[in-house]
Amino acid sequence: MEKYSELPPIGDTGGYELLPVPKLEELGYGDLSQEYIPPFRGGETEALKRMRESLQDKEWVAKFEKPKGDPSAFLKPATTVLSPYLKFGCLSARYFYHCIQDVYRSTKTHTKPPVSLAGQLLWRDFFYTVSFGTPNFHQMEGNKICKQIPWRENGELFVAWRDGRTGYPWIDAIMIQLRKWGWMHHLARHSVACFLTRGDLYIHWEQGRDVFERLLIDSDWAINNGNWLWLSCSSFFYQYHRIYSPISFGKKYDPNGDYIRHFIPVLKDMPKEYIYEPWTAPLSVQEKARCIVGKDYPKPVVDHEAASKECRKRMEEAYASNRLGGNPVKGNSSNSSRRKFSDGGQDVPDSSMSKQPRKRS
Ligand SMILES: Cc1cc2nc3c(=O)[nH]c(=O)nc-3n(C[C@H](O)[C@H](O)[C@H](O)COP(=O)(O)OP(=O)(O)OC[C@H]3O[C@@H](n4cnc5c(N)ncnc54)[C@H](O)[C@@H]3O)c2cc1C
Repeated sequence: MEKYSELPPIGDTGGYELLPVPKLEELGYGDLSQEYIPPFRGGETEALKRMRESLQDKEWVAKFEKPKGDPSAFLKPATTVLSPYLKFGCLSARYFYHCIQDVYRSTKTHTKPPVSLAGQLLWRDFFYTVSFGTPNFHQMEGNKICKQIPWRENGELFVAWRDGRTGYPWIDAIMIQLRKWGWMHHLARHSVACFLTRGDLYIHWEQGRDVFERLLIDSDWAINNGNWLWLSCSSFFYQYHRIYSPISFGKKYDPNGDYIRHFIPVLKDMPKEYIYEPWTAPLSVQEKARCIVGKDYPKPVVDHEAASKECRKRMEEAYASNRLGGNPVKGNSSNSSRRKFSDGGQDVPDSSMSKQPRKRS
């Protein structure tokens, strides 16, 4: 608009009744001093402060490689944690991008997209662009870039995943961090998204997407849907044989299980040998740790080895059906115009995945 419309005079409510500002208790909050406060303060001032703090360490910026970050680091996360500020417009993506370029100019070398820090903002714009040009981007049905996969319905398993009660401490700690903070590291998001979909439970990515949309403080329509399409091997990324282990993946970064102990206090005294697989601890060890599996903490909802094997088989069948132009669900999935992506620097290197022979997608 070239001309702004006029605002009504102060106090003119246009005939509407003015209601008082609701009290926090009326919004469902209890005693605030007892509430778990997520580590985010809102606003532009805070966003700029956090951005400057991140960019101050020029060496860190120059060497930033997303797939090498530690997803279990929570006291000092391995990435900028600026996503909530970008999402709410407290920080301009364009300004952030140019500030990164300023740092690059002052360092001799720096990493390059897609793994670099500037590359992360390109991912953001990539998902914005592709979602804008793709009808039904947010769903499987009628979405031409989405593999049609006959995901299964299982309310019980879904709720266990959603509520952080799968019996796999690495997965549960991430889902609890999501509930408490509204933020988790990118590779932590990979772990739980893979577990829910093509890794273990074979449940529809749209269900996981909805949980993230509701609970993420940085919840963003294009980025969230795009990443769920990616992680479920429904689009962009097709190496469904590469499955994150809910046991060894987290252990690689945090052998002592400090991240798990923080977010699942009932496991805080479990010896490190068993922290990722508490069901394997002898009863005497469970008793000493005051955590009996099946009573204080759930037993695993599935056996990872068997479940992931079954998932690979189902994915193979679904891909074969898509290749033949058939559709195991509904409608016609014509994927002929889709470009094939490599892992695009979003994933961790092969060594941390369960090994399976590669299949053509
Ligand atoms: C299943 C799944 C769902 C996700 N849902 C969201 C979401 O709703 N909102 C959201 O902002 N991010 C989402 N992400 C992407 C990514 O995990 C977060 O952007 C990142 O963890 C935010 O932390 P950061 O700000 O410290 O990231 P940094 O690594 O510091 O990156 C800086 C910024 O780049 C952008 N960015 C980074 N990674 C990605 C990516 N993979 N795709 C697109 N943009 C990226 C974000 O705006 C981020 O704030 C999702 C990832 C997965 C696997």
